[in-house]
Amino acid sequence: MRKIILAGNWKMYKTQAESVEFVQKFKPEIEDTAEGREIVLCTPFTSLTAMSKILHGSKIRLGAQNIHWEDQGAYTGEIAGNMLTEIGVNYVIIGHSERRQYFGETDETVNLRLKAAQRHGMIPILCVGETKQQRDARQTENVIINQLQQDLVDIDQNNLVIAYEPIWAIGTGDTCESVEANRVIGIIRKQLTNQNVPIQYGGSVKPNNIDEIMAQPEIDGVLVGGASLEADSFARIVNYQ
Ligand SMILES: O=C[C@H](O)COP(=O)(O)O
Repeated sequence: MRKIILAGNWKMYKTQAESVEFVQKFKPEIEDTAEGREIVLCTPFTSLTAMSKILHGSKIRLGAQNIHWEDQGAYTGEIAGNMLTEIGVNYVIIGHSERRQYFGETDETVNLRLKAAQRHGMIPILCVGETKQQRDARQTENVIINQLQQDLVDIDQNNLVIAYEPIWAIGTGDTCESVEANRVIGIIRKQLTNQNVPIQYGGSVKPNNIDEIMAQPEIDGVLVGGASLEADSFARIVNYQ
């Protein structure tokens, strides 16, 4: 049976105080969330320590947004696996399109970061997805298969989450039709040796489209940006019908 994972990616939003304030409001709103739904908050590095403390004993898991592939070294501005695990980080987002687009992330470095996350006992959330131009040129399938083939070399599929995030749907309000997201996620699943890898959809997920998205049989959860920043909005998402 596949796990349902509902993750918020806060990107470069929220100070430590704002992160704690969110949790204080959010916790009571998820008291009655259905069993079997894993809720994850992927916060900025600066919030992780405070979040770990305030989330202790709750059903919310903690995620980071990057990890370096080396365990230590002269890599200014990077973060190592043991720095995250010492705080109690469980998940780490890797290969998000914003990192591929703005920070030179390649499939090779994505693969190295995935290995580092698993080596340190964290569950990586691997993001894949096509641009609008690639979709219009009917290259979606090829682009995704190509990313997976390179990103997943020697990766343990027993400790992995994949997020299908069509780049054109991120932060645009232009959600991928849920049936289409389901189709692409089905294609992703065919590339995997482990059919139980949870595969999320990400891209303009909101309280008003979550029910339809989660009704799709291939979709095992969501990776939410903008709509995870407000406690009420993210609570509505994790409490989908
Ligand atoms: O990681 C999350 C995605 O980039 C989706 O962001 P969004 O929900 O703001 O479109």
